[in-house]
Amino acid sequence: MVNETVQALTIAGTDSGGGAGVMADIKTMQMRHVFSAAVVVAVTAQNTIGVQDFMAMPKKMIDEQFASVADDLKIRACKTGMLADVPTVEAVVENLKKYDLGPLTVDPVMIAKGGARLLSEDAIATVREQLLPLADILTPNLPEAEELAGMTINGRDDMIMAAKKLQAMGVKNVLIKGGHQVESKESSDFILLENGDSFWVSSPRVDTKRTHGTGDTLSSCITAELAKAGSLKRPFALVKNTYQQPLPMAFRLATVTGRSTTGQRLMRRVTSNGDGI
Ligand SMILES: Nc1ncnc2c1ncn2[C@@H]1O[C@H](COP(=O)(O)OP(=O)(O)OP(=O)(O)O)[C@@H](O)[C@H]1O
Ligand SMILES: Cc1ncc(COP(=O)(O)O)c(N)n1
Repeated sequence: MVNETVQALTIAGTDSGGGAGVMADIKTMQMRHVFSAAVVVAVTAQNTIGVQDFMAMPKKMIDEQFASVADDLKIRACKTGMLADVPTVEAVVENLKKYDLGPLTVDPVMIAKGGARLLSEDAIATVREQLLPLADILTPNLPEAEELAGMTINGRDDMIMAAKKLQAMGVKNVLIKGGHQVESKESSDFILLENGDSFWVSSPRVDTKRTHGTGDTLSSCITAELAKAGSLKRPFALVKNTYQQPLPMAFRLATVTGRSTTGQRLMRRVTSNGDGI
């Protein structure tokens, strides 16, 4: 089923619970019929409840994984996820500059939904200064957008302003995710394109706390579509259309697990929609 001629790469941390990180990325890309390679930059011990521990990979191991992938595969698009700390961000930036891995989606993972810090505080500046200028698309959630743009976000006008600030830092396209606006009846994401066009994509908020891995799923879906299409036109059209569905794309593809009825319902939905959109 997987079209092995289209290959994409995730550069991220693992999730032993299987719901987020590299695991979510590989499953999502496979659902989008794209072969997924992975450079693991950190290993976490986690489950749907939280992150119990993590360890960043040594630079040598990161470099070797990049070299192995670049020497053999034809990567058409790549994404970054959890990047742990300053040496890891710097190692990833160095390798992204060294190899041609296609357009880059940066999902600036900082704090897991369970509260664990997955990017050290001092690495935020490194991401802002060194990684953002390499990004074709940046997909922060609201707290990440606030950190990177250096402002508080309260409502839609602030989301628009933050996206413009982030674009001014060198990112071409920005998608700010609204999943954390829990008081709102809708989950609304804002997309600002390179040419200045912008649009909102909204969907009814699903009443669940089990949203582990939704952001990874969204960014790896965009990366997979970028690998196939070579431009952001199709991924964004897909995002726009699928948000009209009763459940947003992230949920339809998410590896949402859990014991709650909602989680099981979402999981069944994912399974029945396994072939994607
Ligand atoms: N409760 C919800 N109902 C509907 N859509 C949601 C909900 N929570 C998140 N989403 C959607 O899922 C996607 C991911 O958004 P979110 O803000 O949760 O990202 P995130 O915090 O980076 O995710 P994670 O860190 O868990 O991977 C967005 O498209 C968002 O609109
Ligand atoms: C390895 C890894 N990458 C990303 C996340 C963010 O996902 P969430 O905010 O849903 O915990 C995570 N928990 N673990």
